Amino acid sequence: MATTCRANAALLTQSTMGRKFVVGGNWKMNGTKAQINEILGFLKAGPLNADTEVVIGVPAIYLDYVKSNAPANVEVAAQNAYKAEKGAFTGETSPLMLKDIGVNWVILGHSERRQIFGESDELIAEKVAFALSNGLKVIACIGETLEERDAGKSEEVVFRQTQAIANQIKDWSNVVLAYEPVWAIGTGKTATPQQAQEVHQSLRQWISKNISPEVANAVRIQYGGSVTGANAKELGSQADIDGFLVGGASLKPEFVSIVNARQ
Ligand SMILES: O=C(CO)COP(=O)(O)O
Repeated sequence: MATTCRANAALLTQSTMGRKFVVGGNWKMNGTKAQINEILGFLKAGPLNADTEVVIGVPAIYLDYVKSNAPANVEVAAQNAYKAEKGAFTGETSPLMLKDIGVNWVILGHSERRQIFGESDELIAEKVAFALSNGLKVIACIGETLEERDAGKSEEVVFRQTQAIANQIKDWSNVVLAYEPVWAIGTGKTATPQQAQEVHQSLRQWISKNISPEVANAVRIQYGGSVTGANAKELGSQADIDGFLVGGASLKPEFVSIVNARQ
């Protein structure tokens, strides 16, 4: 028994070890220059754990400003990008434009894009593929609604959303998955560490079986939904949680302690 436990622990350490912790701050449609300067102030002051990758998701209009003013240890992400280089797509942003101003990351498929703006699994998968093919790194969001969870369909939904992406891409090395149960977003209802770990683990098993064991072992899966300075440490200690995607708390100084949750 003791040997098995030790062996399991060793396996866990081995499997999590290669995956760098990655914490995203999704500002959503928040921020004025004054507020952004405050956020950049606490990010500069940190200190931010050098072993954690930090990416902030900024409203399109402020991307250039934040890119020019963010500290070097903080990466900048757009919150959306379209699946075309350029053209008659009023209001959209192209991955090439993001690259042009030095932005290397994009968040795609957030549940607010899915629910409020009606983005389908297929459109999101196409956007992921197009962003990757233009050299962007992608945080691809997945997650079930409360209705779906209550119907026992959490895994089915998450697998379906991931399958749609798998249908469009081969190389997962520049993809981070963000598991964000919709019922936990902005509600103060965090998934318990066990609930989150359960989905992350079965998603990793699904990836192993349906994509490849190598991708399953390497791909980072963030948890998102009411992550705070108070709950980040316990969530971050779960074997299959490789970081967070943080909404509300990413606008506040407590974001620093979330970044440092794995220290
Ligand atoms: O949607 C989220 C991050 O993308 C989570 O938002 P909250 O952290 O505000 O719940």
